Amino acid sequence: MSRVAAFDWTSLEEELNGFGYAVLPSLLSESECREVAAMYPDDPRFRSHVVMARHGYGRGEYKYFAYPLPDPIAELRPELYARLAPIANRWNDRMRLDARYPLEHREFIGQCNAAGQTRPTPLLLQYGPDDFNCLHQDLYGDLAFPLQVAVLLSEPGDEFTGGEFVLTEQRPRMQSRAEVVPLRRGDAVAFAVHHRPLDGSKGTYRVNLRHGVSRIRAGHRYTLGIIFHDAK
Ligand SMILES: O=C(O)CCC(=O)C(=O)O
Ligand SMILES: [Fe+2]
Repeated sequence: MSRVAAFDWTSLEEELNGFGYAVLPSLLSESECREVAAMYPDDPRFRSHVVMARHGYGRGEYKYFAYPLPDPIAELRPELYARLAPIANRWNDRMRLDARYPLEHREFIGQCNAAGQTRPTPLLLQYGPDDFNCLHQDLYGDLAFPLQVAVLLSEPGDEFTGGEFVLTEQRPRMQSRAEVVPLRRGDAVAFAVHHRPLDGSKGTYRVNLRHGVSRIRAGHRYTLGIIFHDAK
């Protein structure tokens, strides 16, 4: 059984339905976290480099991987997708959104390519002291898979302090509410990219989510981001 299949996806779906996110503890081992973070300086692995302050995205930097993706990202992206696609389809049904997602990632990437979205979106983020990531949504074109995954690659309290993963959600005509997601090194968080369904007294409505990272107080923090749609 793959490491992704070993999780209890019934309870992960319940958490996603309840809160818009779910934690997959120890998705990566300590040595895998070190190996992936150590890829950061190796430019031939990446297609582009973004300095966040230059775009008003926060402070810190990230790089998008080039194809072919290295392991364990190449392995995890389709395996996670296969588990998340049925959940995404149930969400869209509840939110009365038309899009439905094929159960195989290869097929979904074919749809992205046909829509002109051909550039890989998995990314590696690097933060140092005083860096942060402003609340945002990772939308890169008309086609957007509704869930994404981020894996914390550094150990909180040891390699860095501060730098918490934050999610906010806004119900129609209401003020935003924030959640801080406690993560250890190797833990992954699956979360809504844009919307999630929430049952209210007048039926199901769409809640708007954003994610970001609070200020790093000390040390260095690396994250692996796994986004399932490709970019224009
Ligand atoms: O560094 C983080 O935890 C957030 C990364 C992020 O924005 C992403 O993976 O899309
Ligand atoms: Fe993001």
